[in-house]
Amino acid sequence: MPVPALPPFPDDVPTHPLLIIDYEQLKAGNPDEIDRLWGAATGLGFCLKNHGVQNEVDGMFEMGEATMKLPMGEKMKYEQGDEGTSFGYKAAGANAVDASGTLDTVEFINIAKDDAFAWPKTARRAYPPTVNERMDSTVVPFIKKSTEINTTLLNVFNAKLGLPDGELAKRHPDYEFSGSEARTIKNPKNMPKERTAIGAHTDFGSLSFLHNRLGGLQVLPPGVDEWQYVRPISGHAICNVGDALAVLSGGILHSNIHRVIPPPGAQANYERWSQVFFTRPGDSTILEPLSSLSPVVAEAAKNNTDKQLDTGGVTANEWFTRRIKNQRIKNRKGPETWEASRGTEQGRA
Ligand SMILES: O=C(O)CCC(=O)C(=O)O
Ligand SMILES: [Fe+2]
Repeated sequence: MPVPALPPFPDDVPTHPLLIIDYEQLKAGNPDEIDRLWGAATGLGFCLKNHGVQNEVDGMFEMGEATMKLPMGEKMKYEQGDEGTSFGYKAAGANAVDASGTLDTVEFINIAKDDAFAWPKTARRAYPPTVNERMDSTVVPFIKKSTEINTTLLNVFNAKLGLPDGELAKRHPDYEFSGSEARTIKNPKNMPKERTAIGAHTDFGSLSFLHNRLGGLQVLPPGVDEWQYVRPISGHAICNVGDALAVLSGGILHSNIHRVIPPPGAQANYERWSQVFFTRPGDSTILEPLSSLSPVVAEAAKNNTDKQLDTGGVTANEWFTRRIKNQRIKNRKGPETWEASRGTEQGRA
């Protein structure tokens, strides 16, 4: 399916620059590119070019369109539920976007990495036929390639953090269930300008690999009090460090606070589609700094005054379940439910 012609991202809105990293150079082990990645990952943030997943991303958008066009009754058969499981369909308005319980406006379909790797067997749950029909051609290749890219990035971070070889990868094994998933998101066109689509948050896991066609993603960098747009660049993926990696690294890597609002300018007249792959640690991984494995991490953890990095030693699965569950509007009792959904962004947004 051809990519639709869309109005350009406007020039008159505040934007946050990301460093462009060449994935082919990283894979080839180019030391300069590895240093640039490390500078960006511990600084402004980065996006990847030459990632080789664009065809699969376009295919995922096509899957998303076919899925969201299904009758609501059909989509609700695959709903994620209120118990803190993320996989499946999430209807618009099922989550809060803030402490006062304002409803979100996006619908999305989450597909577990465990199901893609087990396909044609089921590991975690069933999906709509629009997903199953595209598992072989699109979903499985998208998830496999995205996993490989995130593993390459994790291995670079592993070395730069002074960890013994493979320690981060070991915490993201293919044989253990995890919260890793693909997400295809739709925000309707012509939404009121200020209507938040996805509330301010940090990502829950280790790394997010995000593909945007239109603007609307905003970040709140440390020390800045105005939200900044991230300008989408065709064929480039935006990469986000999540809470799990922030904790494991003793705060050397930090998770960015971000949110989604309707696209700026003339782009607001179009549906906003985004595609993400979230790499999250294996369910049993304890979320605490890897201080015993690296003096670099130990030193950073010792000097880090950010209380939010102290998870109390919960597992990745506990962390993830708590955050998902308390976002659900059906579980809301009051502002405290939103507070209970927070991760390392607590107190920062
Ligand atoms: O749609 C986007 O650009 C970002 C989505 C996002 O932040 C998320 O799903 O965690
Ligand atoms: Fe996010």
